[in-house]
Amino acid sequence: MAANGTGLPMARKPLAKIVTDDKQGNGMCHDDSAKGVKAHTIDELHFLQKKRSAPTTPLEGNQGAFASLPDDERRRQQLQSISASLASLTRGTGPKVVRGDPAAKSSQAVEHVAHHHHHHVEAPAISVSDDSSLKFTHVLYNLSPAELYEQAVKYEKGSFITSSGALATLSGAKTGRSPRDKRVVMDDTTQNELWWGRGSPNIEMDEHTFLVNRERAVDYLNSLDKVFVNDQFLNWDPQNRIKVRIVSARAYHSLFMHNMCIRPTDEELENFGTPDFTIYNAGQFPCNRYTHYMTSSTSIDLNLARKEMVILGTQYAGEMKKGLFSVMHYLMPKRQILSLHSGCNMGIDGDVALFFGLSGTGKTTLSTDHNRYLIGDDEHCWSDYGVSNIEGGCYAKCIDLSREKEPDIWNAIKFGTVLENVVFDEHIREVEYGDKSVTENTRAAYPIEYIPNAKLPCIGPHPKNVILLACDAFGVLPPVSKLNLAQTMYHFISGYTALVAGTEDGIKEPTATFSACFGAAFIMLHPTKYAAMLAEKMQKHGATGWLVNTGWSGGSYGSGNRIKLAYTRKIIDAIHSGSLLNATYEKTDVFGLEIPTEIEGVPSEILRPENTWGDKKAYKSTLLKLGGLFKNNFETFTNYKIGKDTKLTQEILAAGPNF
Ligand SMILES: Nc1ncnc2c1ncn2[C@@H]1O[C@H](COP(=O)(O)OP(=O)(O)OP(=O)(O)O)[C@@H](O)[C@H]1O
Ligand SMILES: O=C([O-])CC(=O)C(=O)O
Ligand SMILES: [Ca+2]
Ligand SMILES: [Mn+2]
Repeated sequence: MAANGTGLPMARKPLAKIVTDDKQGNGMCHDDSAKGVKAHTIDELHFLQKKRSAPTTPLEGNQGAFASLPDDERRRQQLQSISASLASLTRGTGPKVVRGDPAAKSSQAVEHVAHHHHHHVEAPAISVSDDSSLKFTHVLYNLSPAELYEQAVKYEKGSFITSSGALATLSGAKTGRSPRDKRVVMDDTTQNELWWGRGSPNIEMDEHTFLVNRERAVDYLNSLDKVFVNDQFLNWDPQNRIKVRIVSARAYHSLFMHNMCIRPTDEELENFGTPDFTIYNAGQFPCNRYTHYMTSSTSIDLNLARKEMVILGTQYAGEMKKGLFSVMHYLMPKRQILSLHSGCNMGIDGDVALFFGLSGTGKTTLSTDHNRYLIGDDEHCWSDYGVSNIEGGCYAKCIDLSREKEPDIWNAIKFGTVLENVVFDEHIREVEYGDKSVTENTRAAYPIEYIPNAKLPCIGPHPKNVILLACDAFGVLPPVSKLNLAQTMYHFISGYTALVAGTEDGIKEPTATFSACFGAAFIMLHPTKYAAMLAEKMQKHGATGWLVNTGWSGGSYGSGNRIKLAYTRKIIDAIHSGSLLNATYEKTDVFGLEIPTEIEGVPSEILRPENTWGDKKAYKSTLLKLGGLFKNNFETFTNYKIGKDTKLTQEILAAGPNF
C-alpha cells in the first residue's frame, strides 16, 4: 500500500486549487474548498470512487488450504488453482491467468502498484512455440451483482436493466434444458452404480470423448480475453456442504450462479481451497458433431470421477443448476441422505412440508407462501437431522406472473435478479409477463433472501407433510387426495404430470409425462433407491402424503379450466394446519384415492372431479385413459424390489389404479 492510505502513488502534488474570492471573512459561507481531491487525472479520480475491500476477519487460526497465508500468497495460490482448473490435459499446464477486467486498464495498473508486484501466475517454463502460453486470460473472480450487471450490459447483447432493477438477459437459441444431449461418463465404477438404459437420464459416453469435449471447452475459454469464475457452495447442511467452481464466459452465467448457489462469506472464500466439483461452461461454443456420441451441437457432459462437467452448445443457465443437482443425486445417497426435486417450507410452529412435482406444477409458487418460512423452492436434502436446501436462490417461472397472485415472487424481481427471456417495453423497460414471444419458459433467478420470510440458514426439521403436485391437464385427478404410504410411493415413482402439447394450432390433446421421483432427468441411481429412502424416512418420522392436482377441473384442457391458484392455496393451507387430516373422506373409483368432502374456502363441488364435468361419459373414459397410462408406465418397475421388505413392494404395486 502507498503511504497515503488511498492506494495511490504519492509522487505528484494534488491539482492546483482554483482561487476564488475569499469569503471567509464575511461569515456567510463556511470553507469547503480546503481539501482538494487527491487526484491528478480523471482516472485517478475514478479510482478514488471505488473503496478497496479488505478481508474483514483475521486469517490466523483458520483451517483450510489457504489458512494463515499472507494476502499476496493467498491470491497467488488462488490464481494458480484457477489456472490449474483451466489446464489443458495434453499440455499439462494451465494458462497464465491474471485477476481483473482486461478493459479496466487503469485499475489493473493500480493493482500492480498496490501490491508491489505482478500477481499473475507465471506458468512453469513452457516452450514459447506454444502460443497459448504467450497469452493471459483475465479472471473475473466472484464479481458482485453490480459488477456483473456492468459486464453484461457492456458486452452481452440482449442484456438490459428493467424498470424494477432486474437484469433482463437472453439465453440464446436454447430456452430450456436439453436432456437428450446430456451424457454421463461410464467407467468401471459408474457402470455398476448408476441407472443406465431405458428410462434413465444417464446416456453413456466414454472418458476419452469427455476429454475431447473438455479440451474443446477449455480451449474456447482460454481463447477469450476474460472468463468468469464463481467459487460457491451447495447444501446448507454444514456437514454435507459441497464446494463448486463455475468457469463461464458470460456475466449472465456468473450472476445466475451467484444467485442460485450459496454465496460464501469473504472469510469462507479466503479458505475455499480446491473445489469438489467444477463446471466448464462454454455454452456459446458448439460441440463437434463428428465427435463420437454427439447427436447435435449441444453436449452437457458429466464426469463423476473427474468431478467435472462440461457444457457446449447451450447457454441456458438451468443446465448448470440442474447439472449440479444430478451430482448431488449421486453424492448424497452415498451418505444415506435423500436428494429431492422439491420445494420446502415451514410453518411458525416448525411443521415442514415438501412439495414434489415436475416442472410447472407449482413447487416454487406454492412453497413461496407469505404465511410460512421458505426453506427452498426446488432442490433439497433429507438427512437424519432434517431437511436442508441445496441452493442459495430460487428459479421461478414468470409467464403470466401477477403482483396480486404471487406478490413475493413479484417483489423479488429487483436489482440483482436475473430475468431470462422476458419481453419488456423498449422505453420504460417494464416487463410484459404475458408475452411469450421469446419462450413460455421465462424465468427469474434471485437469491433466496429476496423472499422476505426466507428461513436462513435454509434448514428445517423432519417433514410432516409430503405433497405431490401434478398438473393434470386431463382434469380427472381430484384437487386433493390423502395418500397412504404405498400410494405415496406409487405416485412418487410414477412422477406424473400432463403438459399441453402446443397452443398455436388450436386445442391439442394433453400429453401425460411420467418422470420417476418427479425428476427422472436428474436422478443418477435407479428410482427405487430414492423411493425406498423416502418410504423409510416418511415412516420413521410419521409424514403424511398428499396428491394435489394444480391442473384442470371441469374437463380436460380446452373445455375445463385450470384450478384457481387461490383454491389450491386454501387446500395447501388445510394440509399445513392439520385440519385436512381429520376431514371426512370418500374413496374414488379407478385410482382409489381418498378425497375430502369439505375444505374451508374451497367450493365443495370441485373436490369430486366427476361433479365438475358436464359430460359424465367423457369424464369416465378420460379417467380410464389416464389410469391406463399410469399402468403402462409402471410396468417397468414391477420387477424391482423397493426397500428391504417385499411387503412394501407388493403394497406399492397394488396402490395404483385398479379397474
Ligand atoms: N392452481 C395452481 N397451482 C399452482 N400453480 C398454478 C396454479 N394455477 C396456475 N399456476 C401457475 O403455474 C405455474 C407453476 O410454476 P412453478 O414455477 O411453481 O413450477 P415449479 O414446480 O417450481 O417448476 P420448476 O421445477 O420448473 O421450477 C406458475 O406460473 C403459477 O402461476
Ligand atoms: O431446470 C430448469 O430448467 C428449471 C427447473 O427447475 C426444472 O425444469 O425442473
Ligand atoms: Ca421452480
Ligand atoms: Mn425444478
